Amino acid sequence: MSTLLDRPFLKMNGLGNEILVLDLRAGGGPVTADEAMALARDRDTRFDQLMALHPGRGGADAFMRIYNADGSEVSACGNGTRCVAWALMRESGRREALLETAAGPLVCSAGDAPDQITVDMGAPRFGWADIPLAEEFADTRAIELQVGPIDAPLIHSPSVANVGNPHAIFWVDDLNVVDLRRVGPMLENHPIFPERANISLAKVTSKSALTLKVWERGAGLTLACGTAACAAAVSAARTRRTGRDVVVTLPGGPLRIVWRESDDHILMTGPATLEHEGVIRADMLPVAA
Ligand SMILES: N[C@H](CCC[C@H](N)C(=O)O)C(=O)O
Repeated sequence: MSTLLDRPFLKMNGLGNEILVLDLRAGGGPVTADEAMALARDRDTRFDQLMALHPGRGGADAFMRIYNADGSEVSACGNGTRCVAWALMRESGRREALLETAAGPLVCSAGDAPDQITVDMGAPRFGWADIPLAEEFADTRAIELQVGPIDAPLIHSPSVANVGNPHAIFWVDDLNVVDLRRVGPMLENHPIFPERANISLAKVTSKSALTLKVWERGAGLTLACGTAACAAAVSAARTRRTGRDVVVTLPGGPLRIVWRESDDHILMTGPATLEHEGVIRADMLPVAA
């Protein structure tokens, strides 16, 4: 029998990025890949990412493990973190929350508007091995990625960043210059990304604004991706395309990203929306093998 049975969950979203918050602080877990994939498909619990909450350590409100819809476990999810922070603040009545993850601590605080949450996503990393990028490509100056016979202008020379997870940002003048549904999986699984990567098309619209379309590792096209917004914002600032305080507009809506000068931390601010609550039922879980 699954240890997830009867555990409470919140079905939420962050700008339409489907999030399932599963509370395992009273027990249960870890979530298996099969359980994650089954819950991702269920009508009541369907998600792009599952945020599993385990008992916190060292003053943290919870230790958080993150799973994509394909069952892969990952180390960061910006939209999901805002949703978890909203839930923890609703529970505690406090205006801040501290989460522990495999990628380190996440300090969360209530924003000015009721549903706005700010998360300190930490500092980005840009080194070849930090992303990570495969050694055999290390002699490539600009990473010119050819993804086979695409009929649109070749996508090349992406900006790459790790913001707790790997991202490749491709700068375009038109977000529809290529079909991301077709090219996204080719790039996600390109051998240059030994841990795969989240793939974004980014268009600079002013010195303080970007628009973004994202093919997410392990989840596909989503309405929003918080970590992609962070990766695009720091890459835009680093390449002098914008300043360090930008609004990143995704298909699901806007996020404000500030790349703080004093410590290089990325502050992401955006909404968290509760859709419904429930408990895990046996029919949502994979039939025991
Ligand atoms: N697909 C991402 C995880 C979720 C990122 C996204 N949902 C976000 O809001 O940051 C990855 O595999 O690294």
